[in-house]
Amino acid sequence: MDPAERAAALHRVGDVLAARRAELIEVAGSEAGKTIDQSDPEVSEAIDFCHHYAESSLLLHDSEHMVGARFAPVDVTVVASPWNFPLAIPTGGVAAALAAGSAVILKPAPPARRCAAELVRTFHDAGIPEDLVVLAPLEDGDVSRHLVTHKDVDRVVLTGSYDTARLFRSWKPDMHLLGETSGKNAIIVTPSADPDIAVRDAVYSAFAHAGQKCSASSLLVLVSSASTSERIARQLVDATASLRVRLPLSLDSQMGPVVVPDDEKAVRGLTTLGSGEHWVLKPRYLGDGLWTPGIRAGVVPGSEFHLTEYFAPVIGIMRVDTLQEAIEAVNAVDYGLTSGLQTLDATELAIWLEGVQAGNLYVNRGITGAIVRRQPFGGWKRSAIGSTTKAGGPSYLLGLGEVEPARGKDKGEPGGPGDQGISALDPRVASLCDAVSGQLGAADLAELRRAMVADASAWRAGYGANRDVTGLACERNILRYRAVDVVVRAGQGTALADLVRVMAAGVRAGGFISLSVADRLPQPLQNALLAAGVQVAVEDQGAWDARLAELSASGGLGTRVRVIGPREQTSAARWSHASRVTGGSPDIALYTGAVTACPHSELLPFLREQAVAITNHRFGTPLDLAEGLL
Ligand SMILES: NC(=O)c1ccc[n+]([C@@H]2O[C@H](COP(=O)([O-])OP(=O)(O)OC[C@H]3O[C@@H](n4cnc5c(N)ncnc54)[C@H](O)[C@@H]3O)[C@@H](O)[C@H]2O)c1
Ligand SMILES: N[C@@H](CCC=O)C(=O)O
Repeated sequence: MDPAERAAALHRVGDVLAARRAELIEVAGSEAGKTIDQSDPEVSEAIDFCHHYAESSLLLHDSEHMVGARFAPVDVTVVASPWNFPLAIPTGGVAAALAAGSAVILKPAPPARRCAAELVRTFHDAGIPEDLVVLAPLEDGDVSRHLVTHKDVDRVVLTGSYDTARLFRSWKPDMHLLGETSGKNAIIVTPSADPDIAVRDAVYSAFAHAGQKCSASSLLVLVSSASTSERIARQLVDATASLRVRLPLSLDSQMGPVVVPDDEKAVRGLTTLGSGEHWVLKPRYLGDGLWTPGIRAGVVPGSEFHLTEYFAPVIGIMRVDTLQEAIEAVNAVDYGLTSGLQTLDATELAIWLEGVQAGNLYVNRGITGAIVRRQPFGGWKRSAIGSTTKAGGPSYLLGLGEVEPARGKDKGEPGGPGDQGISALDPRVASLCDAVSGQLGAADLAELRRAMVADASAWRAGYGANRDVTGLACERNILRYRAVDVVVRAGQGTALADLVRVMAAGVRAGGFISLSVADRLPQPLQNALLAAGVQVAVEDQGAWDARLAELSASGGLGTRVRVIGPREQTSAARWSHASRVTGGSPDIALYTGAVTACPHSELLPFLREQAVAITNHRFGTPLDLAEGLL
């Protein structure tokens, strides 16, 4: 299929899913315990994924978007999907891989196999050839292991727990794994919050789908007088205790079953208190996997409940004195998926927006239910594995193939498009180019300038701006990019132009960069890098490998490493060497792709995506709490 046919076929899949909404809701309810209010939006999300990735796929083949690069698809992608979103997540993974030009094997979680079979049938009925999407309804055992580690599988898209990601990488350290993983998410309520709204949002975020969402809130952090408010306490208990807990067959059910009833962690969360904790509402087992929702109070920083994802209908209350303490408690968790704030105070909002570490932020609303494109979804730290970008966002497809240089003969010529805008470059970036301009050939110099101009334009249009692509009046939905610290390694024989191109992207992004080079740098470049705040070390391969191994052992979560080398060396060779050195640590994201002028593939290693959704009204009256902040 060519790109246009593929996009059209994916749009058709979206349409067929829409026509089958009722059947899909039935299967998700009967097989995977989803109540109708939960599976209905899931079908919508699945449909949205198809249309969104169909459109995104066209950009991969647009030379203005991919400046100086071409997107090379891989042959085979395995999508290992979870049971808790048995419709949207497998559809999203399969649609994305197809959009990126790969064939797909869908390996669903065993409790959601029938849902997956319905989805695969839908892809085929919409005209996707049967050998492009194949169902592998396997148990989690040797055959699954054989599949995900198979040498002919180029990418594994795992949506599941962090432990599963670590297990997969322990089997195959150089697995190209794009992991969307666990969360332990909190809502902070300050004394400036509206108590009614705070309670409504906390209860829905904690107990919808019986707490079995990676986005669910299982911690409520009450600040200062919010922690002694009788009104908040009473409403929280009332709203939780009155939830209707029934199997999805009952159409009025608000909370369905715990889908894996013998899950040891879930049962512990529902039954076992930590030191100093007590039940405000003790969960009761009703049979058929149904548990009444639980509230425990007295959760203290550093305790098991504070730090563990239980995936069950239970929320813990933590009391703190200040917003700063609350943010520290939220950030102390290894994960960073969703996070919520309830406040009507703009100063508090500013402090929280600056300090909280999570991929999806929500203000004065629930913290679940991200909508494709409006709230691209994905976390920080141990909530995301590999060089993955947000699902349903503008850049997700890039990780599902390789980005290679496309140096055409009409490209990179002096006086060509690369010279436009060169005078308007960030001075730190321009100084890098000036430092080496005398040492580069004409083609390399022109390509470097083209890259820098493309970065600047992409920065203005997206990466450096707070984008709200849906533009709703009632809700601000901003996708912003936060600079992240990165270690860059330029192996022996790296072309000077390539090194400067990568550093230009990094300097533009603005985070701290530690650069390891095998070959000593020309002094003017060294000076320009130091002036831009880059730390430079000259290290032979052995010293670099030792540093990389230490980085992976030191437990920094979500550490980013960009590795480049001579042009004749493949990305695969760099990937396989670096993954061996790190032992496949899921806590390190390696970027080993070829160096190109493309701003998207070069800027993204230096940036973390963050989606911020803020309720922008109060009872229908516009209220822009984030005015001047975002
Ligand atoms: N970040 C996200 O977008 C997101 C979305 C949904 C769920 N999750 C996370 O997923 C977890 C719950 O879902 P789950 O229980 O299905 O996750 P899981 O990690 O147990 O399973 C995920 C996938 O990996 C497969 N798998 C697990 N163990 C395997 C093994 N030994 N061999 C082969 N395959 C194996 C499963 O069959 C499934 O396809 C939670 O931690 C939740 O936070 C994350
Ligand atoms: N994307 C979903 C969560 C998926 C994880 O379980 C949400 O935003 O609630």
